[in-house]
Formats: sequence, structure tokens, C-alpha cells
Amino acid sequence: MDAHYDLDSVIRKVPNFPKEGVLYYDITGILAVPEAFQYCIDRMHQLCEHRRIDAIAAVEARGFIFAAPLAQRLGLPLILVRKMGKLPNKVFTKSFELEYGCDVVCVQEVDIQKDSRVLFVDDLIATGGTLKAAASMFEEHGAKVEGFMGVIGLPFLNYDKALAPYPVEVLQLYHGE
Ligand SMILES: O=P(O)(O)OC[C@H]1O[C@H](OP(=O)(O)OP(=O)(O)O)[C@H](O)[C@@H]1O
Ligand SMILES: Nc1ncnc2[nH]cnc12
Repeated sequence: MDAHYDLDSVIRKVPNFPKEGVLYYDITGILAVPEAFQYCIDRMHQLCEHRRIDAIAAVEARGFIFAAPLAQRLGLPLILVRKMGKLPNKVFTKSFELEYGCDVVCVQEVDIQKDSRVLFVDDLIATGGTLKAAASMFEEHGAKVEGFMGVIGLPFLNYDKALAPYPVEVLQLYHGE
């Protein structure tokens, strides 16, 4: 794997988006620089290549961007966790609270395999509410949570507590303003 890439230099910080008081960490700056995007996938791959993982689950929308190349590189199935009304077939649903609102996630019933060890991937982990909702849907239907992975982590919003006792790995931490 190539040397460390300074992700902070390409992550755009946007004050008061999508609402007053939120500092939005914008990953489009990563996607605009192929070396930065490649570094994210390489590093995520390195963090999980020796683990026992059966599938990658990713959360709409920005989570898909990182999870898809990672799953493909690991040779693992990719499971899409989507917002309400986007998936065909029978779905399981779970509502949750976000840093700036509340939402519902869904997964197709057919995508949850009993005892499958699932790694949950997203672009950014803040309160951990989204990933916790996604993971609890899987757990309630017999799958196992292997851990959580994100590009950006905001530990001051206490995701570690929300996602305990599972391991959480992120590539770039921010500790508040
Ligand atoms: O840890 P949490 O407090 O749950 O927050 C993190 C979630 O919030 C963002 O998604 P958003 O709902 O903005 O959707 P998007 O990916 O469609 O932009 C981000 O992509 C994570 O999924
Ligand atoms: N501060 C933030 N920036 C970008 N995405 C987010 N999702 C939740 N909180 C966020």
C-alpha cells in the first residue's frame, strides 16, 4: 500500500449545513482526487483483509461509494441498506435518530443470512445512530455484527458508546470545532 495520504487536506468543511450549527464534513473533496479515494479503499482493505467477514453492508447514499469498491476488492457480497421506499421485495425496517433529524433504514429480507458475519461501512460516523439501526436489523434476524468502518469519525458525538461492544475503525478523526 502507498504511503499515508492526508485526507484532512481534501475533506471540505462546510459550516451550517444542512442546518444551523452543524459543521458538515464533505467527502466529495476525496472523490475529486483519485489518489485520496484510492488511499481510502486501500486502507479500509488493509484494516479488514485478515478478519473473518462474510459480507459488507453499506448505508445509502455516501456509504455506497466506499463500500462498493471495498467489497469488490475483498471478494465479498455487498448488501445495500437503503432509505424508506427505495428497495423492492420484502424489507425489514428500522427507524433511528440522526445528528440532524430522524430517518428509517431498510434492507431486503433475502439479504440477511443467518450467522453471516457482517462488516458495516459508511462514509462518516457521527452519533452512530445510522449504523446502529442498520446493524440491529441484521442482528434481530440472525446475522452477526463483525464491526463498523467509516472514512470519517466524529467521536465527540459518541459513536463509540452507541456502537459498543463492536470495533469501530475510521481513517480520519475530527474532535469538534
Ligand atoms: O452516525 P450518524 O449520526 O448516524 O450519522 C452518519 C450518517 O449521516 C450521513 O448520512 P445522511 O443521512 O446525511 O445521508 P446521505 O449519505 O444520503 O448523504 C452519513 O453518510 C452517515 O450515513
Ligand atoms: N457533520 C456531518 N457531516 C457530514 N455528514 C454527516 N452525517 C452526520 N453528521 C454529519
